[in-house]
Amino acid sequence: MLNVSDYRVSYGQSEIVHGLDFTVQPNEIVAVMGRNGMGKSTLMKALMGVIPESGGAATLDGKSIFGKKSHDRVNQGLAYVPQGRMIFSSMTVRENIETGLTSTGRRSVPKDLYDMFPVLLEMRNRRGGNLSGGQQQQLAIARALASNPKVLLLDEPTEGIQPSIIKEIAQTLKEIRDQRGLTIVVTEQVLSFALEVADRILVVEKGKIVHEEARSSVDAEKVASYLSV
Ligand SMILES: Nc1ncnc2c1ncn2[C@@H]1O[C@H](COP(=O)(O)OP(=O)(O)OP(=O)(O)O)[C@@H](O)[C@H]1O
Repeated sequence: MLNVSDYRVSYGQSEIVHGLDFTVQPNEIVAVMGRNGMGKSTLMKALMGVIPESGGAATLDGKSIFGKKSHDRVNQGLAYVPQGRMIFSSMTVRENIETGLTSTGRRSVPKDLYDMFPVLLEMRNRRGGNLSGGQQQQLAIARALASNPKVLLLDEPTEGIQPSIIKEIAQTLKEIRDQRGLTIVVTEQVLSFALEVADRILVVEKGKIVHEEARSSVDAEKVASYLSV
């Protein structure tokens, strides 16, 4: 579904992602884990075309996305929930979701999105900035889903979210995967969340994959040892 090989990303002279290789299967949820500054956000931004890639290859459904602009990647089926969610705080919930519709030609929010997130229907006329962190995360996911993606990229969705809501986010992502046949790549530092949501865990350290394990056979202590400072 999503394949990257010898994938490299640099800021100027400084290479941050050093030749990653991985494949994400259709309907799979993969968690990319790693401590602060290990290159997770850089990987996600590059996959989405927000920052340029410097080498290697990336394909979605067998077609190259490498070097393409973000909107072309959206048209090919990628969607992105950035770190910090980046909700437009002065726009209403409905307007925020509508910004995700551009690639589809639709103008109004599809009912199934509100069915999936009833709280957003209830709050559709409130400003995005007035929502709680958990509600904003739902809004950011709904906005990303508005483009009908095949692959959803989420960058640290639990950041700044209350522990009691973290489990709900995991549940929501699994439901979305099951209902929409989505493929999900999520970067994360919270191991309990990754264990809850992911089928497979990759650990990134200094821009390289240093560990990879299926959820079913995961050695949680080993993964935790990579995440401890
Ligand atoms: N715009 C930038 N210009 C130069 N270096 C950057 C830039 N953004 C990030 N970096 C550097 O790239 C490295 C990886 O950062 P990145 O944000 O991808 O890490 P991360 O694993 O996502 O961490 P976090 O969990 O803090 O988001 C860090 O050393 C960081 O300082």
